[in-house]
Amino acid sequence: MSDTRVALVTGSGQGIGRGIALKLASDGFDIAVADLPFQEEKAAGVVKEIEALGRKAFFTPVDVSDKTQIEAAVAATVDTLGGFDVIVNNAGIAQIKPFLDITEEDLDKIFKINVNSVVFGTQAAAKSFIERGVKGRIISAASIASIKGFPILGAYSASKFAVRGFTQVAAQELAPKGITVNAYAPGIVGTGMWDLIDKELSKINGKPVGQNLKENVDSIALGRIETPDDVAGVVSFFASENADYVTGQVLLVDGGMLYN
Ligand SMILES: NC(=O)C1=CN([C@@H]2O[C@H](COP(=O)(O)OP(=O)(O)OC[C@H]3O[C@@H](n4cnc5c(N)ncnc54)[C@H](O)[C@@H]3O)[C@@H](O)[C@H]2O)C=CC1
Ligand SMILES: CC(=O)C(C)=O
Repeated sequence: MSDTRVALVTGSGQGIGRGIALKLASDGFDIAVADLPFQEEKAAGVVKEIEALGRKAFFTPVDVSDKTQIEAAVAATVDTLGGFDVIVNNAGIAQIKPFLDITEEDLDKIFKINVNSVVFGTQAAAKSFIERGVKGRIISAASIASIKGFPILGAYSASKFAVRGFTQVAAQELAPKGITVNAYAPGIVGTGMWDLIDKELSKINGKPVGQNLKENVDSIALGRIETPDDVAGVVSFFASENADYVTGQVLLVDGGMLYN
């Protein structure tokens, strides 16, 4: 890794991405906070929190489903922060629908945001690492739904299975360059994404709002909902020297829901 350690975290205006950005900043990284343009105000808040930790940060607006925009975000990171060592392909969306109702538009949208983004982010980061001789780290958002398919999350589960498969491939192709590729697989994290899943499940199964979330949290062995900090600890590990010999892995961080 270069002397200046720099990470680009997508979807870091809120939720898990924000938690990862703050954790990596506390580990000593300068951070490119990447998110959709409409998240500018929230992202500016994250930038301030990072600066308060004594690190540099800036907001780079990006739609991760667009290859050109990801490449531009990587270039802006190198230009603005003077290096680039880690990409966290975190941004993603959920869709809550019985699979019989999934449309072509649904599939195109979720695969562009959850899968194309990981492929393009990995390509852009790897090209930059190779060009600059950096043994960088590529870390992507999978899910418990990348290991087991979840009913009513059909398109989402398929997209996260794709992230897991691609992580294994990219790890093998990039290993000769000393670049590692891994993914984190959270369970039930208390963010805007689960607010949406709970609300939409209620409409489908008639349970009161909050009930679907409660039932899922009740199934967690460690007995509490997951926080962005829980996820950030695993990303911090993947980005650290402690993970020098780890590649192609999808690490469950779910409090005890699935077991491998
Ligand atoms: N919340 C949960 O329980 C779990 C979440 N995950 C994954 O973790 C990642 C983060 O999820 P959360 O923080 O919970 O979601 P969230 O909905 O709270 O935040 C997602 C962030 O990604 C950004 N984003 C969405 N589409 C984008 C695009 N096209 N370009 C750039 N940014 C975009 C949003 O603006 C937002 O800031 C996702 O990939 C999700 O699938 C995985 C397992 C569980
Ligand atoms: C399973 C999963 O990824 C969520 C968002 O719950």
